[in-house]
Order: sequence, then structure tokens, then C-alpha cells
Amino acid sequence: MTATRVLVLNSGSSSVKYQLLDMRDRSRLAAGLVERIGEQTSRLRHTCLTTGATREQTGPIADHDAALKAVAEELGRDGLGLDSPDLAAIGHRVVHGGMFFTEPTVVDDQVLTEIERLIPVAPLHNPANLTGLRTARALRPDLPQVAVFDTAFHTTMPESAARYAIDPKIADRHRIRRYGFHGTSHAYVSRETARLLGKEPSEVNVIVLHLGNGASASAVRGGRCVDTSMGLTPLEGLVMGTRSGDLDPAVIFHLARVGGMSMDEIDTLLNKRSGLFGLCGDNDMREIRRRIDEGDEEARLAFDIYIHRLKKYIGAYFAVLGNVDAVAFTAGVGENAAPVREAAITGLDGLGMAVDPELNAVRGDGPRLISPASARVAVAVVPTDEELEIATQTYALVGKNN
Ligand SMILES: Nc1ncnc2c1ncn2[C@@H]1O[C@H](COP(=O)(O)OP(=O)(O)O)[C@@H](O)[C@H]1O
Ligand SMILES: CC(=O)OP(=O)(O)O
Ligand SMILES: [Mg+2]
Repeated sequence: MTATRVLVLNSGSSSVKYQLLDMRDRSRLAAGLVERIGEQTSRLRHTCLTTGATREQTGPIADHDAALKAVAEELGRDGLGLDSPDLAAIGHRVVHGGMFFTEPTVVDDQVLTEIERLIPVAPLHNPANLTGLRTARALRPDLPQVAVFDTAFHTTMPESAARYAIDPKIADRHRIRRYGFHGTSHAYVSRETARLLGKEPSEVNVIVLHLGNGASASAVRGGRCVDTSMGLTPLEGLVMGTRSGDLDPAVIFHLARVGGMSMDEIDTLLNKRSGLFGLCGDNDMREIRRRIDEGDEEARLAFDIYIHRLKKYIGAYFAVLGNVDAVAFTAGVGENAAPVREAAITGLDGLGMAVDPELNAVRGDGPRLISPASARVAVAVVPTDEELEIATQTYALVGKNN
């Protein structure tokens, strides 16, 4: 292949993260972020890594279409525009691939239709992913657009973990099952954790804790996912920035029947106004820690609920795996919030897990161990890189097809 560059687009509900990589040495040429799409205060931050130039623009960016066009313009200003003959493909994060997509897929009209059909089970994410795909296709119709699905890594889950305990006929009719998300991150981090231990992925059992704004845990046996905390949608499981995670489904009936709320209102409550934000009014762990340091009881309780849930999943996945070689913390909270890591592991000596406070306090960019040498289970911080993983999968697929 003569063209060796891949542009990766990671479109979230109100943001787009992007990276342009040269796959000959997997180096980053440009990277950036568009935030608060749809608001008056949108912001685009762009860095050209070949020149070190950084630019920022603020002001309304109405939707993901406008966001992507602004990104294309910024890349063009550095001579890295979408018209470049060096561009081999564009790789897109697509959150929900249902049962249909188990591998990275070159996007055509049929693939777009299928991603669209999955909107009801990923209402915050799939519409943004679709806009990204459509806009990128319009800008470069000749270029392969590759969708890399969050759900793909979890398709190895056994039926015992993937099924809910409801009538299978009803479940199958409505395609209700546990799909799991953040799979690109769980795959990458579980592999990097094996590497940190000097082992092959097939030789280790890892619990991956992806703690970002959305958060999920997974149990990975020998490189294959056997359970994960998110389900039909990214609402199940851990306490998140704005999502409740697990609750008794009867809470929903109660809110509707007794609370008089509509289904849409309950959906918004649980997805956008719950989790840390719902508990204490802040969803950023830095702010929550600051408030705790000032003696704020509401922030303290929110933190404790977050940690309690996390601990339960660590214990559950220990039981699912039978034995565990490593627990890996990743994503914004997992990589940066030492107090979260310490609180989640404290008291788990019975499972062979401990955190060394000094190692835990060290800040760094790369994968690192934070458990004492004597611990039976390695506890590690393993930075995720969804963009690199998407670029790698995209380039491999395009190379195979050429
Ligand atoms: N230095 C830090 N200390 C504690 N928490 C942090 C720090 N930096 C980021 N975070 C947390 O990480 C979150 C964002 O994580 P990220 O993985 O980027 O999320 P997403 O991809 O879902 O937007 C923030 O909301 C914040 O809670
Ligand atoms: C699936 C999901 O929750 O994604 P994010 O963390 O990017 O919101
Ligand atoms: Mg994320």
C-alpha cells in the first residue's frame, strides 16, 4: 500500500475525538477534540504533532456534520487535509454493532442501514457515529470508511453471561441480550496488561476497569471476553459520570406509576442526570475529590457509592474467572484518579489484591504496576488508546482488501 495514513474519528454524543496516524511507525501526525457540539460554547482544540502547532477555536458548532468539516479544515491548514493521497482509510468508532458486526467492517449503504437500525439501543452514541460516517463518506467517497464496533470484543461472551433471565422468545424477537461496550478499549488494555506482565494474552486472566465518563468492567480469560458490566445499552453496570448503572428494574415502574414520569423522562433521568452527577451535582472526579477534601458530605457519599459498585464487580469477576493475574485501571478516572484505585482495591487482600501507596501516587504516561511485589494479583494502570487500536484494525482490514 502506498497510502499509509489513517484518520480515526471517535464521535461521542456531544464530542468528536480524532487522530491522524502514519501506520508505518504508528506515529501520530495530528490529534484533537471538538467538545460541547450543539451548544453556543463549542470548542475545537487541534494539535499538529509534526510541527507542534496548537490551535483552538470557540463558538457554536451546530452538529457532528459541522464538527467534522471544521476538523477537516484544521487538518488542511497543516497540509494534512482529507484530500491527501497519503490517506489510506478513515476508521470510525461505532458504539453499537448488535449481533451483526463481530469484526471491523468496510462501510457501505447496507452497513449504514444496520447501524441506523441499532439507534434505539444506543441513542446517545449511534446517531453521532452515523453522522460521522456519512460526512466522511461525502468528503472522500473514494476512500474506505471502516467501522470498528465497541460491541465486537464482547461477542465471545458465553450465553450464560450474555442472556438476561427473561423468556428467550421475547428476548430474541427484540434482540434483547447483553452486548457490552468499550470493547476496543477492553481488548487493547487486556493485551497491554499481558505485555506489562511479560506474558502472551492467551496466558493471562485480566479484570479491566474502564473508568471514563462512561464506565465498564470486563473479565478477560486468555484474551477473550467472558463477561462485561454493560448490557443491552451502555446504561447497565458501574456508577458512571451521568448514568446510574445497575438498579432494580422495578425502580422504572415505580417512577412511572407512582412518580408520574414518562418513559422519555425516566430515560433522560437514568442516562443523563444520574450517576455521580445525579448524586452530587458533579460528574468530574477531580471536582468530587476537591469537594471531599473540603469536607463535603454529598460528594463523599457519591464517591463511596461509586467505589462500592466497583468493588462488587471486581469480586464478581474474580469469581467468574476463578483466578486472576491482573486488575487493570484505565480511561480518564482509572488512569488519573489514584484515590479511586486505592479505595477500590483496599480490603481485597483476601483476593490477593493490594495497592502500594507510593507506586499508586506516581504519575506517568505508560503502563505501570501499582501493587506491591509480594501481591498475588498484579494491579496496574494501563492507559487506553482507542484511537490507535481503531487505526490498527482499520489499516489491517484495508491492507487485506487491497
Ligand atoms: N486528573 C484527573 N483526576 C481525576 N479524574 C480525572 C482526571 N482527568 C480526567 N478525569 C476524569 O476522567 C473523565 C473523562 O474520562 P474519559 O476517559 O476521557 O471519558 P470519555 O471518553 O467517556 O469522555 C472526567 O470526567 C473525569 O472524571
Ligand atoms: C459506550 C460508552 O459508554 O461510551 P462513552 O464512555 O464514550 O460514553
Ligand atoms: Mg471514552
